[in-house]
Order: sequence, then structure tokens, then C-alpha cells
Amino acid sequence: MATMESLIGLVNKIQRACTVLGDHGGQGMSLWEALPSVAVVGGQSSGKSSVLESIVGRDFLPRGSGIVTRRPLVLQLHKTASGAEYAEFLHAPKRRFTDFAAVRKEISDETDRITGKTKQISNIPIHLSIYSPNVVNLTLIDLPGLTKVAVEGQSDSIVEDIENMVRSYVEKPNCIILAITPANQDIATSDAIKLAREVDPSGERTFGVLTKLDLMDKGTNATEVLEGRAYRLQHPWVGIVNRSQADINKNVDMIVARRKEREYFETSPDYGHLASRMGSEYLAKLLSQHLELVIRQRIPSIIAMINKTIDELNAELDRIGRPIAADGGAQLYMILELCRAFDRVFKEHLDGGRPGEQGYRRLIDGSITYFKGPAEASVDAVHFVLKELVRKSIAETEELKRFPTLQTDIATAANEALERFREEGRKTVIRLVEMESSYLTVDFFRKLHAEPERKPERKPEKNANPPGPNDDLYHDHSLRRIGSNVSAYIAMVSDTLKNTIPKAVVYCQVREAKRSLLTNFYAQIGRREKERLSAMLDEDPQLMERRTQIAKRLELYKSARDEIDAVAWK
Ligand SMILES: Nc1nc2c(ncn2[C@@H]2O[C@H](COP(=O)(O)OP(=O)(O)OP(=O)(O)O)[C@@H](O)[C@H]2O)c(=O)[nH]1
Repeated sequence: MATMESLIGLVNKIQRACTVLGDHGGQGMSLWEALPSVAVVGGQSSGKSSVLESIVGRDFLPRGSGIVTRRPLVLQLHKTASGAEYAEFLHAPKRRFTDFAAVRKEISDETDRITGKTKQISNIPIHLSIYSPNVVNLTLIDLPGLTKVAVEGQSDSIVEDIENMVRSYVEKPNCIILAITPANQDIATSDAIKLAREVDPSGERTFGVLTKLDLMDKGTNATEVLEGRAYRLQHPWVGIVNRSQADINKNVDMIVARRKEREYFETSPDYGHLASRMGSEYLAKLLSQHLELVIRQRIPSIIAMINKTIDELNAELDRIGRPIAADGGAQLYMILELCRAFDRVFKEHLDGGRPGEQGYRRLIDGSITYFKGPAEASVDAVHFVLKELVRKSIAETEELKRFPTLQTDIATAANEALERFREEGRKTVIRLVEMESSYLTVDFFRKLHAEPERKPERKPEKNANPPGPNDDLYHDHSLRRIGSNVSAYIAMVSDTLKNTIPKAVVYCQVREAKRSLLTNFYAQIGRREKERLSAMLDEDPQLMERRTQIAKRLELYKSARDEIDAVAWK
């Protein structure tokens, strides 16, 4: 079984971590919301500070006229075994306060740091931890006193502002409400009870605290309330006698005050029979026990909430991409992986395997129409289609989205490669055409002449006359024959080129693009310095910031889970 100390100590740790992350609750589902705490609520001068101080056993809260508490004070009490007694603020973690007068000054300075020297209020809490053998483990939140009128220098909205701030704390179902009510006033008008009833109608998380029992009019007492016959709450009221203003002025020691309070109840004719359930020490123990019970009940839902949040944070990290490794080897590996991701998408396009896209086959089919034009035009046409596929593939490579610099680098490298392939393609098709034309040798023409003559339609005369019109006719006929032969040959060459040019283009451009689009790029980056690799992997700064935030939060939740596992189920 976990001890009470370790359970409450755990809650304290988690709450401090929440504050470091800027999580003061109030932002929907947060870890803070799932953790129990005790808020001290009451009208001005009802004795809130006195109750807090006597639970702690130390003077440390600022005093003065008007509204002194203007920021929530989250007070975490840690019981220590040894005699050392000291305080620490979360905003000044290196400073250890042993002088409690200095603690008081720091609270008031830190309040001013946020609210200025005005009498404004702020809902950003001050975190104070007190380590002492004279306390029980407990988290208390001191809130500004509820008031009915604004004092000079305050805006008219202050009354409402304070009430709203206090309500924002006490309305949370994890908040245990310490409703401070002075016994020398009409309980029916208690601001604390009024607010507590509003946010906790069943009273299961409200503890009524009756202060100033010693200041009641002679002949009256509060037994009706303390015995549970009037203003009944689910938990019994606890009566308190704090130091009077005169005691404070005389610097009456807190430990002495506690003893005097104990004696007051033990010797009181009115409350003697209730003495074991009265006083600030008893109140501290009662709260601590209640807190333990609540934490124990909450553990399964806290763990469930932590697990859910961890899953969500991990999912978001996956979505925005994991952090980039610091060492050069790992960065090179990552760049190569990203290049491969792009190359995969590009090849899918070439193979026609990407749904709804123009495929390799269709690409060639389409290109054939270009062969009507000059051979070079087909090379260019294929080049532009490949270039467009590079652009498309880069845009479609999810992994690359977060690295704009690397995107540009890959695009540049791929386009350079395509340019080379185009040059190769151009040379090859020109060569094919030249090959065909160089095949028209002298021998070829001689063969043409050697072919048997087809007779003209008209029969030649037996005794041929010397050359005349007939010879012209013959010459004309011969030219025609050559013409038709050549044009037949050109048609044949054209047919051949129609077959060979697509082959050359696919061979030089498409096949090469598939095989070695990024080969040069790989060789280049393999030789690059670490600094240049990091530069290629630079990300959007906002994204990096977001990742750091998530990673921190994830750490908090994971360590919270580990700690809960460690204390809760031992
Ligand atoms: N005699 C006597 N005086 C008390 C008791 N509780 C508080 N006081 C006095 O009442 C005055 C106000 O007490 P605080 O503890 O400062 O009250 P508070 O609610 O914190 O006041 P604000 O911070 O101004 O809202 C002080 O002078 C205390 O000495 C009590 O039980 N008996």
C-alpha cells in the first residue's frame, strides 16, 4: 500500500510540472484538472491567511490593508523527517528561503511583477513549496478574498473579477473547498458558503471552517453549527482559533499559538466535548486524509487520462515528424531515406502505378504522336512530361513536406539529371536520322540506275532517230522513276524512324530517369560536411517549436505515469 505522504507528494510533483508547462487548468482537459487540490475561500479578513499559516505553522503570508492576495498562491507542504525548515519558489528554484519574512516579501514582490504595483489581480499562480517536519503533505491554494466593494485605485469590475477567479478554481470537480467563515458574523451571509453551495450543491467537497470563535459575543456560541445542527454540510464543520491582531503585533510564535488553540478547546465549557475534532492541527490532518481518499479514487481515471493524452501526443508527433538526429551519419541516412521516398513516388508515376495518373505506357503512346514532327521535338516533349512528374512527385512525397530546403535540392538535382538525359536523347535521335541519311550511298544510286527500265507507253521506232523529243521524254521518265523511288525510300526511313525514335527516347530518358535520377545527387551529399547536411534538413521554426512543446508535455505525462505506477500499486 502506498503511504499518504507518497500519494500527496506525487500530486505535488505533477502539479509543479503542470505549471512549468503553463498548464494552470482552465484549458479544457488537462492533467491539472484531474488532480485534487484544496482551495481556501472566504471574504476579506475572514481569517484565510491565518488558517493557512497555522496549518503550515509559520508566518509567511503578506499582510496589509485592502486586497493583499492578488494572485493565486499554490502552496505545497512537504513533511520532512529532519529538522531543516525552508521554502522554495518555482519561479526562483535555486534560492532556498529559511527566513520566512523573506518568503513574505518574495510573495508580494512576485505578485507585483505580474500585476504591477496596481491593485489589479491575475490568475497566474505563484508556486511555493514549504519543507518542514511540522506540516503534513498537502497542496493548498490561497485565493484573493471575496469582497463586496472596490477600494480606491481598483476598477469597479474587481468585485466580479475576484469572484470569477475564485469560481474558476472551486467549480472544478477536483477542488476541495475550504470555506472560511468568521463565527462573529452571520453565517447566513458567508460569501464562502454561498459560493461553495453554488458550485458544490451536494457538499461532498466542501469543508466548513469557523474562525474567530474567541471573538463571539459573550453568551453566544457556535455549538449549533459545530455539532452539525445548523448549516449542516456533508463534512462536519471545524472550529478554529487563530492569533488575534494583538498576538500578531506581539509576534506570538506560531507553535505557541497552536498550543494555545489546543488549550482553548480543551478547557472550553462550550466546546470541550468536541476538542478532538477542533483546531488547525486537526483540520490539517482531516484534509490530508480526505485528499488521500480522493486521490486513491481518482487514480484509475488519472491513468486513463494520461494514457489517452500520451497517445494523442504521439500521434501528433508522428504527424509532424520526429525530431532530426544531431549526428552527421544519421542526418545523411535521413536525407537518403527522404530521397528514396521521393524516388518511389516518381517511379510509381513512370510505371503507371499511381492511381488516376498518367502512366508510363500511356506516356509512350501519347508521345508517338509527336513523332510526326522533328525528332528533337519528341525528346523535348518527353523531357517536359518527366519534369512535370518530378514536380508532382515532390509535392506528393509526404515525408518531404517538412523540409522545404531539401525539396528544392532534390528538385534541382532531378532536373539537372533530366537535362543530361535530354541531351543524351537528343544526340541519339539526331544520330539515328543521320544514320538513315548516310545510308544513301553512291552505290545506292547506282543500284537505282541499274534497275531494268520500264518502257514508256509509247512504242519506240525501229530506226531510232538521233536524240530529239523522244530522248527528252526518256529523261523525264527516268527522273520520275528516281523521284518515286526516293520518296518510297523516305517513306521507309520515316517508318523506321517512327519505330526507332521512341525506342531511343525511352532508352535515353525514361529508362535513365527510372534508373539513375538521383545517382549524382547521392554521390554529392555523400561527400558533404555535417553542417551542409543540417542545412538541407532545416525545418519551419514554428514546427520545431511545436515539436519541442509536445515532447516536453509527453515527458511530463510519461513521468507522471511512472510515478503513479510506482506509488499507487506497491
Ligand atoms: N481573535 C482572533 N482573531 C483572528 C482570528 N482569525 C483571524 N483573526 C484576525 O483577523 C484579521 C484578519 O485575518 P487574516 O487571516 O489576515 O484574514 P484574511 O481572510 O486572510 O484577510 P485578507 O487576506 O485581507 O482577505 C487578522 O487581524 C487576524 O489576526 C481568530 O480566530 N481569532
